[in-house]
Amino acid sequence: MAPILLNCMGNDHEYIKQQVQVKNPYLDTMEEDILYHFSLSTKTHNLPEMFGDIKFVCVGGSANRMKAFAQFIHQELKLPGNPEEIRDICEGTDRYCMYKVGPVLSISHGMGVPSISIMLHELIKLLHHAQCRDVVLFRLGTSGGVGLAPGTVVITDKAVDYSFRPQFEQVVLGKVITRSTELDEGVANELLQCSSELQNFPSVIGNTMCTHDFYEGQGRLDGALCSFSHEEKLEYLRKAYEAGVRNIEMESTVFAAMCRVCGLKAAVICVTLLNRFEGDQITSPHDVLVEYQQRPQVLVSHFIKKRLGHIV
Ligand SMILES: O=P(O)(O)O[C@H]1O[C@H](CO)[C@@H](O)[C@H]1O
Ligand SMILES: O=c1cc[nH]c(=O)[nH]1
Repeated sequence: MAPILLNCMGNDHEYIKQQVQVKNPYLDTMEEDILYHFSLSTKTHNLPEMFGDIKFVCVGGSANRMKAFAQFIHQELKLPGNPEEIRDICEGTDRYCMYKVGPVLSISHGMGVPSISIMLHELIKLLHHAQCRDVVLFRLGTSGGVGLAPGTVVITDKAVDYSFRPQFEQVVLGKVITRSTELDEGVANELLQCSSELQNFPSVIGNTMCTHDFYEGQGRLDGALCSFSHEEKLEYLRKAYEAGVRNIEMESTVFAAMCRVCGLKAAVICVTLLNRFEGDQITSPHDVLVEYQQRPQVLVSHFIKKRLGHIV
């Protein structure tokens, strides 16, 4: 049966269950597909054998965090072997790191939309070439909180842009294409349920604003450039809060949009490192920040263990 193509807003729900869809007719005509930034290729690697059993893909900005997550999930799933010895599948490149732990893939994506978007093109092609089915993607990140105490885990309802619109704009051949950033409601609710089963686990569902910059783009007063007042900053954050925004980060809209167009269920889970109404600098001690960053990992590990029947 011919694949059902989604339109560019990706709102054809019929399709979502099964295989990972690439939306590029040219791929089928290529003799070899080199996933350059992963240092993998359809000719030199048996992708179905290496990755065909993947069910959960977890991505996050930092290479060290995603290695730590791979080691953590290895222990949580009680898999054989030494978690200290897991190998970076992308060791042939230093762009991204990638670890496979049973049915879980853990990958770093760097900072910002361009970096994660390159990674996602190659990841989605990888899952497609490997004939993966029923895969769920999670972004495990850090963020600035909007009216929330530091350490709160935000499960994203809608990923929104700088004007609080649930959309991502991509420039293609000099024209702007707009894609929906709607995430999977069922997965978000399942994550919220998981969070209620964990002890002392502050979490909320809310909108996540994605910006193209950490400083001016997020209304910080402490960058090298600043052209607005303290009052103007607070006014923008107040408007964001009224629009349902509870945290700010830098990848969620393109992550949501690309997953949606390709029929992948996806969720964004980011811990807040500070409350942006109270400041801009991240002042918590290193050990506190490390513990905060583990919170999305703990939540997603609980979700995965439940899905795999390790917890009833
Ligand atoms: O913690 P990660 O996943 O890197 O995400 C957040 O942290 C970075 C900024 O410090 C941005 O990439 C932002 O989205
Ligand atoms: O304030 C913050 C903290 C982490 N990541 C962001 O993008 N912003």
